[in-house]
Amino acid sequence: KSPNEPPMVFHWFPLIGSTITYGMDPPKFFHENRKKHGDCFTFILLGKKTTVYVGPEGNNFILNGKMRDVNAEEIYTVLTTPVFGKDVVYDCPNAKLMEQKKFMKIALTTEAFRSYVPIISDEVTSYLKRTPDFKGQSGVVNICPKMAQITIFTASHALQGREIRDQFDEKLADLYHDLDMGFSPINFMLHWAPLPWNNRRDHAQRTVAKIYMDTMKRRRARGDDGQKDMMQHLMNSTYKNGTKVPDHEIAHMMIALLMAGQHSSSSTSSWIMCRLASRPDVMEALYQEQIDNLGKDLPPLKYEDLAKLPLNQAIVKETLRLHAPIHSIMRAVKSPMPVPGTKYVIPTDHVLLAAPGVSATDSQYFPEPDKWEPARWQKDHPLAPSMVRNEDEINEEEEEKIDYGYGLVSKGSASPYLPFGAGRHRCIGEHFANVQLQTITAEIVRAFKFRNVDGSDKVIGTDYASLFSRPLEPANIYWERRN
Ligand code: HEM
Ligand SMILES: N#Cc1ccc(COc2ccc(/C=C/c3ccc(C(F)(F)[C@](O)(Cn4cnnn4)c4ccc(F)cc4F)nc3)cc2)cc1
Repeated sequence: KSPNEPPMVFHWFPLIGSTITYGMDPPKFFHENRKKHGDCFTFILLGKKTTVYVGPEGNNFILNGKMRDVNAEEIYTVLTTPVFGKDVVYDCPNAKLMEQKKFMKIALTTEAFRSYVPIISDEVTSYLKRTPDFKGQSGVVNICPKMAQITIFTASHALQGREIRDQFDEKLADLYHDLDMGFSPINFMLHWAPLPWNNRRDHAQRTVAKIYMDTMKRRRARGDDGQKDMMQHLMNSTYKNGTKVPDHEIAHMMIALLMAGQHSSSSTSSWIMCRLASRPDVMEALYQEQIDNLGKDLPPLKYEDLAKLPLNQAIVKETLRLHAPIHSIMRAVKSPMPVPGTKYVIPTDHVLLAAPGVSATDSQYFPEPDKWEPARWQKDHPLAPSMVRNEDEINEEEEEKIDYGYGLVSKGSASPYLPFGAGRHRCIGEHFANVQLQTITAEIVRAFKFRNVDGSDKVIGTDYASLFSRPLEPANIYWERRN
């Protein structure tokens, strides 16, 4: 133990350490140990000394860490590269990832979102028509698999284009499932193991990548670049060193985007539905908001309509405050890191763990933090976030911005609310996710009234065992068709 390491969480066994207590309920683990040791403490995760540093200062220390001090790819590559494929995201130098994020972001334009809203609306309404679980006037449904279906169709159609979506249809489900099996925290440790699911994952990765590469060959042969979809943009992208993006890298980035879009949105949309069932009053207020702002005949949703529905937007914001899909952000320590204002120096054999969800549920910033109250994001609401420095800071409008090579991003250095991360590795899918989730929510509100099966305002527990925290299953909801 180096002289000035942060306090160590007590544990009985060397290798297991606190893995189980943390893994079962990370927010509880963070909260309890923050009370005991303060914002910065170390625990053993699968034999690795893992230093947690929470609160706005901790978020800033880790997410805005310098490249010589912190490193993401060393930790994540074992998990992501077998699923996405080689030479992309965490299987390449960070400078290359920054260029790849620039390419991906170019395709995620407002113009593209304008076309996505009707696509997402149609996918939702046609799914609700054809799925047997929503037949009749009312019933009970386990909502998570339904939201996974809705998000895979909307994410693949919008992010990948109709041509890819249609090719995948039947095969997508199985291939996607096999890819998905590889995307689990167990693979942080056992990625190398020739386990049956890892072989299926590798076969699925190769098959899906081939479908993308064959599609690119066909498009070049036809000389058609009419699609203007993500793949087209990537095919027309060139690295700063002058080389065009190779086809296998394009295919692998497409898989990465599909996985990102799918897991984050599937988990978040499931939480939105569970929360709406616990608050039928909010679901009615959403319906009324659409009538008040879009007209009582509720015309087909368009992109511009989303900005006219502030409560609908606040649903996503408040759900991500309590249910961020990524509860732990990890970095390897590359040089000893002194913690400002303390005598601690974090050594290079530690892993850093940022947990922005801790400050997002801290009563110092959010009154009654565990209450899901979307209206708190509206001005002057009694539960509105208390001033950190100023209101806009929480909404990142006024925040200090910096460009790492893929456009200006807020440093978020003092914000207690960072569901999309901050700094160099900050999310580029925030805008797409908001369009997708707000459109799905608005369509569901038009179709149904929800409530809990037992009529209570309870909300189901969280499953932290997968990579993206999501509702424990089955999450049954009573639904009733609106006429
Ligand atoms: C509710 C939806 C989403 C949430 C909450 C979310 C959250 C995050 C977070 C916390 C990070 C930072 C990870 C880290 O610092 O280690 C991140 C990075 C990223 N996300 Fe998302 N994300 C969402 C949707 C998406 C979507 C839809 C896409 C793609 C279309 C996407 C693509 C990415 C990419 C490319 C990165 C960059 C990773 C890096 O630079 O290391 N995300 N996201
Ligand atoms: N016993 C036990 C036991 C012990 C421990 C545990 C649980 O411990 C942990 C610890 C850490 C974590 C981290 C989550 C994590 C990190 C990175 C990624 C990602 F890289 F994949 C992503 O950011 C995802 N992403 C971004 N935006 N949308 N999606 C991404 C980036 C770019 C990209 F292009 C595609 C991407 F999709 N995904 C998830 C999860 C669980 C359970 C049980």
